[in-house]
Amino acid sequence: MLLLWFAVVEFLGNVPLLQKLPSSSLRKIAEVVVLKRYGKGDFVVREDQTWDGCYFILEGEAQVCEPAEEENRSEFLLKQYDYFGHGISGHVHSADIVAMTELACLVLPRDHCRLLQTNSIWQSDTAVEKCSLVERILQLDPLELNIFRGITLPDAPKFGKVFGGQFVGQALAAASKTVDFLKIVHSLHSYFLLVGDIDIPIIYQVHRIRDGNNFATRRVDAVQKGNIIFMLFASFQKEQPGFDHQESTMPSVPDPDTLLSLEELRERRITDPHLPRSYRNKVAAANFVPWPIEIRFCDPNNSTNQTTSPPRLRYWFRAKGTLSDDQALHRCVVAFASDLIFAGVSLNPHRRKGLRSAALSLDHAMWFHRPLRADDWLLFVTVSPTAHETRGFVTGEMFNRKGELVVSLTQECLLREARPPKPSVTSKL
Ligand SMILES: CCCCCC/C=C\CCCCCCCC(=O)SCCNC(=O)CCNC(=O)[C@H](O)C(C)(C)COP(=O)(O)OP(=O)(O)OC[C@H]1O[C@@H](n2cnc3c(N)ncnc32)[C@H](O)[C@@H]1OP(=O)(O)O
Repeated sequence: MLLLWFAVVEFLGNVPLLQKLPSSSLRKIAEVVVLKRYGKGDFVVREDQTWDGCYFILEGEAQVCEPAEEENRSEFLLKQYDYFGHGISGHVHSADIVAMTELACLVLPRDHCRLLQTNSIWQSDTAVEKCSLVERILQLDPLELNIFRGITLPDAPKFGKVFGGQFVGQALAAASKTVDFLKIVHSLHSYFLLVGDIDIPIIYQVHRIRDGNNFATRRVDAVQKGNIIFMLFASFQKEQPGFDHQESTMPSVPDPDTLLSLEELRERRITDPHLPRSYRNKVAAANFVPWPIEIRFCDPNNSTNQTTSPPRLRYWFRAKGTLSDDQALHRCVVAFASDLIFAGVSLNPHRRKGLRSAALSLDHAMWFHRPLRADDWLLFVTVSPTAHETRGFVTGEMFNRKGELVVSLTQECLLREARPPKPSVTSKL
């Protein structure tokens, strides 16, 4: 039977052991696995044989029969997507494995079993500590089938609570690891249900809603202390040739290399005599932790968080450092970055001296139209068409340097004027 490479990739994408691997390792595994077939009753491996590789059951069932003299001798069935053999763990088991039906296995030869080892979900060759900060933020520990753990790194952006973009990026990373690498996210919809605690891990539980020929759908629940604090739906699709048009045009803006970085802008603001002293002092006193995303605002802007400005903003952004070459990672990074300066645009016309306010992301949706690189400049053009009562609405378009529309986004956010803190109750005694 000729097994197409695409079918092998799809199959491997459903093997639980492999969901922790970077797509580059899975690509190599798909190239070197060998198909082996067995008739009913055939021995796949005898207890005294050494394993010649790692076996993945493609079709049929096999029985594991532990040696007769072993105490608590057990027999159990292995079925599609189960695996056994060399390279899975440090332990050596001796057991007969017998085909109970016609059986087909994909075998990863022993010489290639090192492909099963990895310390990062995004790449196998580089130690996690050497990766860029945003790639480390989007690093997850696979705990169980469909369950991942993410943490808030000390140097990650956080605003007294888990940053919304961290939820979107990490949840999308978890969903992506449960889909074969030929299917790439094309849309996501998410809700921020409760504020996240930066001091404890976040558990991401992925629900495999549907796997079709071309599309796959996932739901991810982010959990802390037993509560679902964030939910994401994501849809993935295989690349398919089709129609192409673009009505949106990239606005004419200065080249990012001619614009000030956030760090330079901050320095300018601290020393700019045209800005109110109170604002300059506030900027200087604020604890400035550099973000893992570089930002360059396109338009000269002297407005502050104490003055009104139009509900629109245009800026270039890119990940700091070089990212692993995995399109799934690049989309997670863009998802992460997209929540940094988005909701706040709907507050711009309402800012005034003395206003203490906050914009809190309520939901976030994205459509990825074309392949992109998050470590090259992308232009984010944002506008807030409306705000009413306590909710602001923002939309955005992202273009690459060639002017191609790569992502469209929408978000609704909670805009609240901060209430003065309640007076503390003091004892009258
Ligand atoms: C040089 C220039 C550089 C500029 C660079 C830009 C600089 C900074 C950019 C920073 C960008 C940061 C962007 C960050 C975006 C985010 O990450 S937001 C985080 C993600 N979103 C969330 O975490 C939201 C999670 N969801 C919720 O918390 C809840 O769902 C909800 C609060 C939205 C709704 O829950 P509900 O229970 O219905 O809430 P309420 O009862 O309405 O309110 C909750 C508590 O708030 C109190 N409250 C109500 N009104 C006010 C008010 N006006 N002021 C203060 N507090 C208020 C309310 O009493 C409740 O308190 P208690 O729970 O009763 O104590």
